[in-house]
Amino acid sequence: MIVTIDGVAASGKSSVASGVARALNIPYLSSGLLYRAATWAALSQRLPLTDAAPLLSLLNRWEADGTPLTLRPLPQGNEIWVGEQNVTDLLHTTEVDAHVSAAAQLPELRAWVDAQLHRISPPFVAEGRDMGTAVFPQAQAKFYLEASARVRAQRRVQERPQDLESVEAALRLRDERDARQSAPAPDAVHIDTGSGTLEQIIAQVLSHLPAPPTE
Ligand SMILES: Nc1ncnc2c1ncn2[C@@H]1O[C@H](COP(=O)(O)OP(=O)(O)OP(=O)(O)O)[C@@H](O)[C@H]1O
Ligand SMILES: Nc1ccn([C@@H]2O[C@H](COP(=O)(O)O)[C@@H](O)[C@H]2O)c(=O)n1
Repeated sequence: MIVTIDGVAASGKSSVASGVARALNIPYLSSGLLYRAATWAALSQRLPLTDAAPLLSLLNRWEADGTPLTLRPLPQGNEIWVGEQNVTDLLHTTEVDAHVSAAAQLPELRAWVDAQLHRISPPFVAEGRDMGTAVFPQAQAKFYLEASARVRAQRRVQERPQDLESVEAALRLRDERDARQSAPAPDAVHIDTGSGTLEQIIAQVLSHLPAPPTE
């Protein structure tokens, strides 16, 4: 089974995907983490984000050298490793937030991310922007998470102490820049995550899934 959870920035995709995946005892895949990792790689090597060629050549070189950039879909939280180095903690920074949408517009990078995800065998819950549309259109269940920019900013400032107004403005800007790949799948169930606790939203998603077969 493939379940997709797409939605706007900080709408709760990772938290909900992780909770649903744990309830189903299957992994979840964070596609955003792969875009963040590629962006971090470009920034750390001072590569342009307007041209995919140098970035793709870096990613291919790391793979050829035996230090590939890989997504580890662990149930407690996805991790990104470059060879034997865990770089996950470097990916949720204001700098990566500010540049990731530019990198995500590069079609060659989108194809690279999609290829990493397609290497993984179902079952899983996949979260991002285009999981239910471009990447796994065959998914058995699709969800689209929404919440007002204010609610999302209030939640984010509890994770990273920052000014509420500037966090809200940055979220709105990222939504705008990501709009091209973020259209909901026509068959997705829309859920406003501002209207319940995390546990209630996870239960709401689970209630739409087919019951597991009984013996
Ligand atoms: N229904 C909810 N009630 C309360 N807090 C929530 C709810 N859903 C998510 N949160 C909190 O909101 C914050 C953002 O959630 P999360 O990181 O899962 O969103 P995201 O969509 O994956 O973000 P991003 O797009 O930046 O990767 C987290 O602190 C999470 O615990
Ligand atoms: N399917 C996806 C997932 C993500 N992106 C881009 O990555 C950024 C970070 O994603 P988060 O889920 O961690 O917010 C996001 O702002 C998009 O630019 C994407 O394009 N497609």
